[in-house]
Amino acid sequence: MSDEILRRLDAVLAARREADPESSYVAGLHAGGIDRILRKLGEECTETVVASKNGERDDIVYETADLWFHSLVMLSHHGLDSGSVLAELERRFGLSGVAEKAARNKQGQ
Ligand SMILES: N=c1c2ncn([C@@H]3O[C@H](COP(=O)(O)OP(=O)(O)OP(=O)(O)O)[C@@H](O)[C@H]3O)c2ncn1[C@@H]1O[C@H](COP(=O)(O)O)[C@@H](O)[C@H]1O
Repeated sequence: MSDEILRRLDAVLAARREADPESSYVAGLHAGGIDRILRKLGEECTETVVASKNGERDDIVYETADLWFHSLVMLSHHGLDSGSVLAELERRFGLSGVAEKAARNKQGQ
């Protein structure tokens, strides 16, 4: 997934916090509060685990997309977005030294 789609989804999800719950699935989740969002996130987590156990590749991808999507809704509810998580992953990647090694390899050092 490119981070462009994450940024676009972040913007839509933020706008849905103020939207009419009748007209939007995401607005309905926000209207139900954090408990509704977390219940859905838990369901998606379980569905992803089941898909992984079954090993059907299309199902694994589909359920993981649902899981990521509902994680983004949860972040949005707290006024956060994918950028915060990507920055944390980038920080860890930098800490591991993998990024530096990859850059050195690319330069042929
Ligand atoms: N990417 C998604 C997306 N992924 C999953 N879902 C919804 O997440 C739910 C997944 O729940 P389940 O797998 O349990 O299926 P379900 O039984 O139909 O769901 P429930 O009725 O039990 O909630 C389904 O209702 C899906 O439609 C999504 N709903 C919306 N988006 C995007 O979010 C944006 C805003 O959506 P709206 O708020 O609907 O305008 C749009 O750009 C959409 O493309």
